[in-house]
Amino acid sequence: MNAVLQAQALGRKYGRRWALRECTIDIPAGHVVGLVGPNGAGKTTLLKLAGGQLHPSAGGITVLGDRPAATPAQLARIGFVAQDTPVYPGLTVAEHLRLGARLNPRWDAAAARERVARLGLVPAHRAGRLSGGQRAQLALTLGLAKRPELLILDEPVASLDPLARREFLQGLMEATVEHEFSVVLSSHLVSDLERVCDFLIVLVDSRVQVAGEVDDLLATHHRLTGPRRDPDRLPAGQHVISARHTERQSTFIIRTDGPIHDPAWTVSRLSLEDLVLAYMDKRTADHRRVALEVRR
Ligand SMILES: Nc1ncnc2c1ncn2[C@@H]1O[C@H](COP(=O)(O)OP(=O)(O)OP(=O)(O)O)[C@@H](O)[C@H]1O
Repeated sequence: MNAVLQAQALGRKYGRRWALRECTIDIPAGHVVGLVGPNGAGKTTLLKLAGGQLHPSAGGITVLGDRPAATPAQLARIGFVAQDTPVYPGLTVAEHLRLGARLNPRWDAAAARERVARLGLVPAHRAGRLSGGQRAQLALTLGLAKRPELLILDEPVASLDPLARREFLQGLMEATVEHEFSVVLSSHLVSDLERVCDFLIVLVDSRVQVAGEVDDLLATHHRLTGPRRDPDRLPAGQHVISARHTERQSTFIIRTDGPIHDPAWTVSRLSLEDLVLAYMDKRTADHRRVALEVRR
């Protein structure tokens, strides 16, 4: 299957500070990709590089087989809904739909009208008078009606209430099944992503910590609980992502492709949230280790 997004040692600096570095990923078509990480991790930077709003400071990126925003034809294949729900405050809902129709060759006018009606948005209302959540829904409607091959959504559900959030994600899932497009969406909330994503990228401190299909990630990551043990004594193929110890007990989250034979361990499956938190924890632990080494 073709890649929707490929990045090779991709990096972006603001001034002297790297917002994203050494990012190498390969996302096959047909996935709903969740990009998760804490504030300032570099999620928006990666999405803007994919959308062509930013240029790389290092490495390269292709989207749908071409440089982002290389041609008008390529722009038409990508929908991008930015974090600050870009709508025109002075234009009405209906005017937004007319503008969408004029600017996008594959515009699905019927779907846009139907979605606006279902959401209870009044066509004659100006976008500036809508609530934050309604503006987000309007921006999302424009993104969906463009009928892109790849829809990029930066924090799409952040301003929605829990019910609207669930409905939006449900609607997004249905649209991907019906129209077979790929989605990359960012969020802080793993619980949202857990519902809809089948591919996950964890970004912390401007670096990709892990990326892959959710099923593969969940099949290769395990929690081991047992008598206290030094992580260096685990077999070579078991990579420790995070470790917690009490006086007598150790709990490790490990990544391994092989079976776990050691009878000392109780092995349990992880939820996606456990997995994400383990990688965030790993990063914090790495920082602590570096700080200690520097101080020595
Ligand atoms: N225009 C800019 N000028 C300077 N620094 C920037 C700019 N945009 C982002 N940064 C910095 O780059 C880093 C990554 O920011 P980015 O917005 O990509 O993170 P994020 O993961 O999307 O965060 P959030 O979840 O808070 O939206 C941060 O340290 C941020 O301060």
